[in-house]
Amino acid sequence: MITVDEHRARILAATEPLAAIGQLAIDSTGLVLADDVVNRWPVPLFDNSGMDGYAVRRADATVGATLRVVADVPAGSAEDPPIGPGEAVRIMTGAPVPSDANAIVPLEHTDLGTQVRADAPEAIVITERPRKAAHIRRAGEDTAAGSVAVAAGTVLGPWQLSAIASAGHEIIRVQRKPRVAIISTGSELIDPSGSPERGQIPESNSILLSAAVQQAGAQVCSVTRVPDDEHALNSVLAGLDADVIVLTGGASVGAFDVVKAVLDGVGSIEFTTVAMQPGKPQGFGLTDDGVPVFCLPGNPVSVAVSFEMFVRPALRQLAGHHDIDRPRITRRASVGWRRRSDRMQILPVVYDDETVRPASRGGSGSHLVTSLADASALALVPAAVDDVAEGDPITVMVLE
Ligand SMILES: Nc1nc2c(c(=O)[nH]1)N[C@H]1C(S)=C(S)[C@@H](COP(=O)(O)OP(=O)(O)OC[C@H]3O[C@@H](n4cnc5c(N)ncnc54)[C@H](O)[C@@H]3O)O[C@H]1N2
Ligand code: MOO
Repeated sequence: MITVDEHRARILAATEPLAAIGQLAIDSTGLVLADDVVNRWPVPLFDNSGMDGYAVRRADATVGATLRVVADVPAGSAEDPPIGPGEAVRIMTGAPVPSDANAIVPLEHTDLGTQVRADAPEAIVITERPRKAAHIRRAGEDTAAGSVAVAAGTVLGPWQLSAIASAGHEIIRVQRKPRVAIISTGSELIDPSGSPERGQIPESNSILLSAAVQQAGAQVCSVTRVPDDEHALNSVLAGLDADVIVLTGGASVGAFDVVKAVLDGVGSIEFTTVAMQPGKPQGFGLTDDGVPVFCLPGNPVSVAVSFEMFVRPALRQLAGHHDIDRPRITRRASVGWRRRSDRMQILPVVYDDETVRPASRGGSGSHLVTSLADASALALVPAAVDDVAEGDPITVMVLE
């Protein structure tokens, strides 16, 4: 039996980030930027007005002065009207400041106030003197041309995408989302809405995995259910085009454990037991084509736990994320619970600001699938620890 950390290290050593691709920035939310994005120009691009008002020569804009309005500069205008002594130019927010102006007087600081009018007035009276360079947003004040707007490795959210657009780019290079093929194996599995006959159960692992893969920032490229039949599994595997393959079921020592029978020894795929409860039987390795394959045990809670401990960090690494792990916090057990001391216990739990307790009344069962619905975290209880007593500090891996 190997430890959780040993199995994880083997997986992470085998999963390099995927090659970067060029694509539209607008389609890249949540992806990792592969190359620095450099500003094509200073931001702001040119000196522009921060207010609707009048561009003036400040020396003339004393309280009570009447200034003749000689031009109108809306946003988007390419005009640079001259401003002579005793003159002003009406200007809107974002419009280029005329070269002759050295301050903006907001509408509010004139006798006419903010009343909206289509045509510029003939003259205004200044009611408040502007400060030096008042309301002029200087070119390059935010950043200089050639500077890095967003650095490689950044996870792209709305703020980063807006900075990229302002820097003058629509197409960027990003780490692509891994495409994940999901295969559930088991002759007992039927559609969730079907009517189970004796021995049959609703198939839930592929639902769990599809949602978990998407939440991890990866993409589901196929979902297949296969009976415990080597020929059927082989033909599904032969038809896949995926970056990662995740199988559930048939990973243990049963007579019909088809995944192990088909994949053990293919490429670098090895089956092993990991010192964790649940999730003990695990298979992992690369196919001859270099595609990572995860063979997870079939029990639903084992699938949930195995995904969090092994598959999710690998998917995040393949997608170029530096931060591949869920946050961990410490909480006090609000009740005690039993555990087996030879494996790390990874238990679906409910937690609050101070305490943590098992999500299921039945304890640490890998078949207690309904308990997952209440859980929002996993408690990690090291192998060396005996039963958990009320008040014990517990490491909690938060899933939200
Ligand atoms: N003699 C031994 N038996 C078992 C051992 C062992 O060490 N010696 N290990 C046990 C442990 S621990 C686990 S975990 C399971 C793992 O077995 P498999 O990976 O072969 O999984 P299956 O037998 O195919 O299924 C287990 C369980 O989960 C249900 N299942 C499977 N797939 C789905 C699905 N897609 N949706 C919902 N439920 C699913 C399946 O019906 C079984 O009840 O082996 C133990 N046995
Ligand atoms: O490892 Mo199994 O997942 O304990 O039930």
